[in-house]
Amino acid sequence: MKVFTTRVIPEEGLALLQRAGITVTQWSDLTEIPAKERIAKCKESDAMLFAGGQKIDRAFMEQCRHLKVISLLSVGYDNVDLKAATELGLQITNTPGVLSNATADSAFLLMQAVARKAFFHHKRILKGEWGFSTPTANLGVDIEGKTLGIWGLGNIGTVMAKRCRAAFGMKIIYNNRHRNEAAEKDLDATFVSFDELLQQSDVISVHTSLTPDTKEKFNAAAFSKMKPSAIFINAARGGVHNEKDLIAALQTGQIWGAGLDVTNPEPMNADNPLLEMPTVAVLPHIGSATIETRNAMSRIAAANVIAALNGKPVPNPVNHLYSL
Ligand SMILES: NC(=O)C1=CN([C@@H]2O[C@H](COP(=O)(O)OP(=O)(O)OC[C@H]3O[C@@H](n4cnc5c(N)ncnc54)[C@H](O)[C@@H]3O)[C@@H](O)[C@H]2O)C=CC1
Ligand SMILES: O=C(O)C(=O)CO
Repeated sequence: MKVFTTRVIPEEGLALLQRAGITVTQWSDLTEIPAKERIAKCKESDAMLFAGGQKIDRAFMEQCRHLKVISLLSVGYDNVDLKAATELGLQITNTPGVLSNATADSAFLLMQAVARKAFFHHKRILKGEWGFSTPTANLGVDIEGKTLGIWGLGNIGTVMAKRCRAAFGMKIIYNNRHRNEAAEKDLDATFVSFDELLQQSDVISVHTSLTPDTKEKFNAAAFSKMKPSAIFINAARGGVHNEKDLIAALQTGQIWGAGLDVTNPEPMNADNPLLEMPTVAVLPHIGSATIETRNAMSRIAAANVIAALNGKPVPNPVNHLYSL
């Protein structure tokens, strides 16, 4: 049995695969595997393990129908045409749950970095511009007691809400596809409409998946309904906000600041105006990038491969989610 991984995966997942008697071939180059090569590798393999957001479209899957599973080393599956996969009988799996803490922590970090203009001050120091501090210089804003609006109160959104409530006593409001009664009880969270979320939040943190419904939902119309003091955080997918509209909203003072772990496109160009704004903090999509979390993700991705290659039900199928 052979599996091909599109990136070098963490040791723990690799060891699980090897102990299960599976031959593992990895793409060790730091550039993305070219499409032609990817098809060639697929043809030699029984399963593939995908890391990174490379598109997995119908044309590719039509040539790889023999695969027992395409195991994603991610919770997000917006890069996969799930409808085509299901029609072609290809099983797709992901790695939910284990990355919720790390990813919420990156949103939490960004919220504070924006509130205190931390990345901006760091850049000033690097340029030798420490400057002369006065009582009215270098001011950020407090987070304590403010209202956090979570868009997408699933696994990661719930951890972000917990962190913010415990650390800063924030009031939690949320909008989600379905009401989350456990969170309403545990976090005293209030379900609101999308427009109410925009109007009432001091900080909005996006944790939805990227779907046709959520694509560019944060656009000029949405930003215009937010408070001029609001902070926008996106640690989900860059496609959920419209970048030009976000830049305009910040430049015209429609909102106060933004923290992004995800951008559209990725990587962000180094000359992007967002990178020069004092109340903006950008990270290069490192939400789940801790040693412990990436090892845990690799164990789950490996377990999905091992189950599929042994003809057992996979622990984390996502095919059934394509209609959502
Ligand atoms: N920055 C990073 O490194 C990472 C980003 N992510 C992103 O975060 C997303 C969320 O991950 P999880 O919390 O594990 O997923 P989840 O499935 O537990 O939560 C997603 C939530 O979004 C809600 N949602 C979906 N469409 C909606 C809509 N139109 N309106 C309102 N709510 C909607 C769902 O009901 C669900 O509660 C992933 O899909 C992925 O794209 C995930 C991990 C790491
Ligand atoms: O899991 C995901 O969806 C990511 O974006 C990276 O961990």
